[in-house]
Amino acid sequence: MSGTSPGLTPPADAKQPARHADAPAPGELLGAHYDQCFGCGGDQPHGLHLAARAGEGVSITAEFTVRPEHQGAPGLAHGGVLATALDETLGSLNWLLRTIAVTGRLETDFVRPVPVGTTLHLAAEVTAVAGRKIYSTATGRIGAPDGPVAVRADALFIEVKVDHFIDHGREEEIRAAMEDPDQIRRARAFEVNP
Ligand SMILES: CCCCCCCCCCCCCC(=O)SCCNC(=O)CCNC(=O)[C@H](O)C(C)(C)COP(=O)(O)OP(=O)(O)OC[C@H]1O[C@@H](n2cnc3c(N)ncnc32)[C@H](O)[C@@H]1OP(=O)(O)O
Repeated sequence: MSGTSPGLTPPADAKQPARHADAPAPGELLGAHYDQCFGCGGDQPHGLHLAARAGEGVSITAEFTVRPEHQGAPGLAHGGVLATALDETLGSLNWLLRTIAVTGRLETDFVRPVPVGTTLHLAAEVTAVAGRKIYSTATGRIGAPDGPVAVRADALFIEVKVDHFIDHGREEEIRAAMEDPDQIRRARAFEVNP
């Protein structure tokens, strides 16, 4: 059972999500939005190295392979790591909307244990948008896109201004990201429309 909390139910006047005209084409890998991101960053040795790909409409698929450093119980993925994989996949959807947004609420069902070595196949879509509120849902399946469901989540992302990161982030990382000469990477670190 998921998506039952009132905070995750779109209001009656919510709209269908609109894919941005400049969104990556279906099938295109998004790449890391920030190289130090725990979810997707390639330079983050402790991270998940999750790889997300644009789907049709406002949808994403992603893969993440559970490594020994992701364990909670012996040989099994930690639930918080699985929630991170869901959060990262859901967060990637906002790039297709070209909206800067952060997770306000993430409600997760853990349906099956996920052993180390498993590749989790994630699929997520935005279901509705109401003002600054973006409603989305995701599943993670074991071993294949049509494998057994291991985790599910429903989420509410809240649109923010870029100032959110400037005001709250640590200065040294903000400055380093701002100075990245790659305009797209710099923009995506803060989820800004380049
Ligand atoms: C890789 C692909 C491409 C790029 C993708 C990169 C992916 C990046 C992935 C990154 C990693 C993954 C992502 C991450 O990990 S993002 C990091 C984790 N999240 C955060 O750090 C967010 C911390 N929270 C805040 O900063 C504030 O609370 C926010 C900004 C969220 C809202 O404070 P703000 O003062 O601005 O707004 P408001 O309080 O007036 O609320 C506005 C509306 O929202 C409703 N509301 C608010 N909260 C909740 C709630 N919990 N349940 C239900 N509803 C909630 C609220 O009732 C109101 O509704 P209404 O009265 O208007 O109807």
